[in-house]
Amino acid sequence: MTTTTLGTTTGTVLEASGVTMRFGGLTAVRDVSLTVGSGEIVGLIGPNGAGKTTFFNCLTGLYVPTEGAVSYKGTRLSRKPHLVTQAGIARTFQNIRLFANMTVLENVLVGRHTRTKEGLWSALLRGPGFKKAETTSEERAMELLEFTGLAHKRDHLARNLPYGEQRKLEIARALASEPGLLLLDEPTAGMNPQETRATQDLVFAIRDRGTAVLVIEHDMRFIFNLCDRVAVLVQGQKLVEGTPDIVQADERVIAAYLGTPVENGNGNGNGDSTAETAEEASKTNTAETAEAADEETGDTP
Ligand SMILES: Nc1ncnc2c1ncn2[C@@H]1O[C@H](COP(=O)(O)OP(=O)(O)OP(=O)(O)O)[C@@H](O)[C@H]1O
Repeated sequence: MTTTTLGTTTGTVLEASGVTMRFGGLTAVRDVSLTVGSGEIVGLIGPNGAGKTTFFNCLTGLYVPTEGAVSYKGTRLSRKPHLVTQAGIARTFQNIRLFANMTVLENVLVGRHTRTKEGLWSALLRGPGFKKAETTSEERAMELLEFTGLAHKRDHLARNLPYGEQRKLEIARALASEPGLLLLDEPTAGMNPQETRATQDLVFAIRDRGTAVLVIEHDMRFIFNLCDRVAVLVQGQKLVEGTPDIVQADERVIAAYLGTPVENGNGNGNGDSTAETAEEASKTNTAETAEAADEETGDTP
């Protein structure tokens, strides 16, 4: 494993410095620096195409950044995804990527392969070595299924789970590698308000177990309720970073991302704002977003 020791930063789990990713003439991510501390939940938001997933891919070795460096707990990361997972970073994807014809339990067991002597292929082929390791791993996998509320579905095929449970299973599988940092790419996409609320509780519980979280999400209520810090990417660059209060009140963020489209007023943070001014956007967005969300969840302000 190719690693370079950087200065150890106490409490810092992830440190990305000056990450730039170019695809030919397109700069998808430009000079983005971000840290995630131990025990933190950090949000990454921004309009469609802002570079959020590309940035995740640079952190996890799927892309080799054109410039910049990424370190995990003070050690520069390898550029190979499985070594990044082994180092302690796990992720879920925007589009669910489960082993559809394997059971719920088997999916989680496969997620443990970086923590067992058996390799991925042995896990997939269920050879004798894997069966032995499985005995130990199964206990841990079942504990994760209990934790995510899927224990009763252990023998169901992944493809037969309802959508919200498939998302939970992805998280359980990611946790099986015992990460110190979990990257979640739009974990509530397609969820109803109850499922979104449950996901929020699950992420808090993951943090409480000692895993820091970096999460991409378009659901602003979810992000601002959940995160200790939020970074905003616009056109590949970090526009603002701060507490949810600071980010929500920032006029540049409102104008570039949070502003509510005048014509439908849904304030969904899709970056298609046509609000005339940041001030107008601020008024409409704050009021209407909170109202709409409360209607959905039945909350009282
Ligand atoms: N492999 C690639 N080759 C070329 N261009 C790419 C590649 N991956 C991403 N891009 C481009 O980089 C830009 C950023 O895309 P990215 O998917 O990172 O944005 P995003 O903020 O995650 O968007 P969304 O919220 O819609 O998921 C887009 O213009 C996209 O087309």
